[in-house]
Amino acid sequence: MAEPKLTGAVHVTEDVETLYDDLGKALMGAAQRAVDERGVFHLALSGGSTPERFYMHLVMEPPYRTIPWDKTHIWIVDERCVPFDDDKSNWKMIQETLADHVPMRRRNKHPMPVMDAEPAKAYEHELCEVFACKPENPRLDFVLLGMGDDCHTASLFPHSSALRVNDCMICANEGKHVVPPPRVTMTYALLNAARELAVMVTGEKKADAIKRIEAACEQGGGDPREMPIVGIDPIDGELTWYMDKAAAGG
Ligand SMILES: O=C(O)[C@H](O)[C@@H](O)[C@H](O)[C@H](O)COP(=O)(O)O
Repeated sequence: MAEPKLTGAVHVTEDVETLYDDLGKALMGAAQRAVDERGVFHLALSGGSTPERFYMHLVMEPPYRTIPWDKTHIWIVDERCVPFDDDKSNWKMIQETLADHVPMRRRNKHPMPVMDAEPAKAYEHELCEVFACKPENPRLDFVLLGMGDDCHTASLFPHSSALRVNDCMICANEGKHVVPPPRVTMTYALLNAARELAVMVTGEKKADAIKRIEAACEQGGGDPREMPIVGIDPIDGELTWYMDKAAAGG
């Protein structure tokens, strides 16, 4: 099977189960390295429908029991501005599928306080406190991203204002270019500072988007305003695309 040529490494599997296994191993390796080197693992997770079964896989399958959850912080890449008990809440899904089922410290779970008056500022403050912020951006150890069929990632939607924000780590995003409800999202600055980023894309429905990105990459890049995912370009980290054969175009 020919792998799509994209910026970053590309890992294509026959089926989603194999994809979960390979991604799970990558996450486990990153966790172990982070704990060995720095004593703590900072993991940022996305919502959406694609990762739900992957999160359950991490909880159910024996090999992942060795993930050092007691030394892991879970952050959230983006959130919809709804209460945590709303079915549209990304945190609700992450909690129900993963965070509530692994032996983590409560204080290491970091939902975005989206119902507060200034959620972006509050979350940035929380990041700074936990990372004992130095002047530069904190470096998340492993970020799991998804991608919409319009090539958005996190809550960075085509032509939306958040794409132009480069002076903070977290920002609000709403308006005509944002799929409602309004969102709060990690910015490119924070995402691109991460040590490892994994983009998980599955299903035939995403194959056209992958083709568009591949065509843009062949012509030297692509415009993040049109395809926000191409703005994911780690400064000093690694980017890997994890996709099943269907998303890769069969
Ligand atoms: O809140 C969200 O919706 C996400 O964090 C978003 O960036 C998601 O990863 C993509 O929209 C893909 O969503 P699906 O997995 O549902 O296709």
